[in-house]
Amino acid sequence: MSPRPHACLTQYLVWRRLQRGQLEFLWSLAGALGLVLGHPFDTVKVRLQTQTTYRGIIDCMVKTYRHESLLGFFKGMSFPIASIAMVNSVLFGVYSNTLLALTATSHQERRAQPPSYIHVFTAGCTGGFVQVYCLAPFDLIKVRLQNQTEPRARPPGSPPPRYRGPVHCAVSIFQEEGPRGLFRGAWALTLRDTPTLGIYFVTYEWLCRQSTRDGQDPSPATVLVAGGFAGIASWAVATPLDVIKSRLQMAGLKRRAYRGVLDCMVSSARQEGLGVFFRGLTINSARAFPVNAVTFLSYEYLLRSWG
Ligand SMILES: C[N+](C)(C)CCCC[C@H](N)C(=O)O
Repeated sequence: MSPRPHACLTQYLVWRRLQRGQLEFLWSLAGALGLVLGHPFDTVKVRLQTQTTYRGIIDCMVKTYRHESLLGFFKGMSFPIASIAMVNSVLFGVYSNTLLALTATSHQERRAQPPSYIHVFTAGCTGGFVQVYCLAPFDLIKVRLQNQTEPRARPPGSPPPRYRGPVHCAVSIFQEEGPRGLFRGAWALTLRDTPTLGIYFVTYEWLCRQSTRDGQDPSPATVLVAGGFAGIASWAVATPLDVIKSRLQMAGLKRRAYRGVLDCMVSSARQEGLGVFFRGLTINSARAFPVNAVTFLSYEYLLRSWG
């Protein structure tokens, strides 16, 4: 006996959902993998920006490897991995919904009626502004752990690192500085991310439109390349405030605290010259391309599969 038609339909729908679920799962896995592979670059960047003991990228890599082995490059990685899905869904969700409010078109309709770059920029800035408040505590803990240069296997008698892990770090900051302590550097992060996420989405849209025929979806290769360059372009503009943000996040640990964003800018530039604002740019660009290529590919695929 053949199954009733509606049973077939149900089975088919369940099957389709499963397939979609697998796709979504695969893409989040790809995003997480990108983040894992990019993390060593991020650690070198953070160290170059906040510590003055390194002569450059190679010197930092060699010293990190010698003192801490390969594991040293992966310090502080667990919270970013655990939070990336949430942070990105806030960013892309607010972006997409702001565009919807501004242009009254859904993601699908936007191919036929592309939004203006002003609208894309405004939606990007809005997404950037909102995601900062999810990102700030996770980013602070990441930076604090990345800067712990103590090796895993310590020689007996040497002092233990200040934080034993991400949870211990979060709890210690909370106890020592209160809930506001977890948002140290958040203002610099807001200044860094609000305009640069506008630039991020504008670059992505512009590059996609350059190589896609009107009304069509961009090809996966286009999405990857446009996403990668959007990452590099936005990080290039974000680097000066990224340096300041990381320094302010670390300042809570040192005797010498800055009075604010401006004070940190002025004293960093006075002591180390204007070059300080571009610390970590090269290594960060190498990380930004693959990480953001995968991010945009998953964004496009998830939106298409959700319809
Ligand atoms: C706007 N700004 C340049 C700061 C970040 C843009 C890319 C964000 C991405 N999650 C990444 O980690 O690369």
